[in-house]
Amino acid sequence: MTFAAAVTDRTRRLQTRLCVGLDPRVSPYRDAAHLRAHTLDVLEATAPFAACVKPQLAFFEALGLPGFALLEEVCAAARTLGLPVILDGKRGDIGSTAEAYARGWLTGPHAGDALTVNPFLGFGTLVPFVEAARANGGGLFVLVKTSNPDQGDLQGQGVSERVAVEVARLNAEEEGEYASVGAVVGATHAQDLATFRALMPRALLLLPGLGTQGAAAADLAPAFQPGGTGALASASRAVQYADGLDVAASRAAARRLRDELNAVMP
Ligand SMILES: O=c1ccn([C@@H]2O[C@H](COP(=O)(O)O)[C@@H](O)[C@H]2O)c(=O)[nH]1
Repeated sequence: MTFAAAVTDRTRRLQTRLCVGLDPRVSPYRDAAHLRAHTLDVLEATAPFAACVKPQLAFFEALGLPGFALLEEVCAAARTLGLPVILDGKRGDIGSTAEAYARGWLTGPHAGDALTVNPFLGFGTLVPFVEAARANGGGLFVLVKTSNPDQGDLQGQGVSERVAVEVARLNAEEEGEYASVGAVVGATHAQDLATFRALMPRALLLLPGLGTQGAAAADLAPAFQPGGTGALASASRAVQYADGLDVAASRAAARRLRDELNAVMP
């Protein structure tokens, strides 16, 4: 089953559109073993309420080799729990380097089921990622409109809309309910969600910014298709560190966010 089909199937079966972000910071932990155990505990405790999990590569890379080992463990544990994995790496480069990124993150030893990619170098540089995703049943999330307040410096002036049109063009080359190329649209842009939903009807939308960045589940309904599929609302700190390192609080936060999203589904 492709990533898009698997995550949509899980959404329907478990009635959840929540993506749990894993961004393990160094500071709250006694040592690397503590960080590892807490990260895996949060994953397991929140899995019943999650449609997918999104490790942020920056936090794993920052740990060096133990970080890569932990990432492999996270991916393996997620697979055991039936959770599709989105690696948030925002990769993008000239074609030959993009090929290496695509090989590494979509097919290599640390591969996820999907990867976030950056289109800043031009649409042609997305091709190696698209080919790797299609060949392996993987998924991509192209940065269309990011959640941060200063995204408009470069993403304004219709740029996000142009990227969205390219995502839709790529999706038209594929069959299936949702295609392999999705889009990142910040949950913080509630007023724009309907526009991007309409521009990319067959793209899965990844909506980061739920919780700590100020986005509320109640405002996200326009990102979803009728029936409540087609988007994944993502929260990292608000789940992982809902109350310090209390794993029960992480579980409760994931359950609450799942329920808040379900309450507003079209
Ligand atoms: O537009 C974007 C794209 C990605 N992110 C990433 O999501 C999480 C958000 O963390 P929170 O703790 O839920 O704020 C983080 O890994 C970002 O790199 C994003 O925030 N916005």
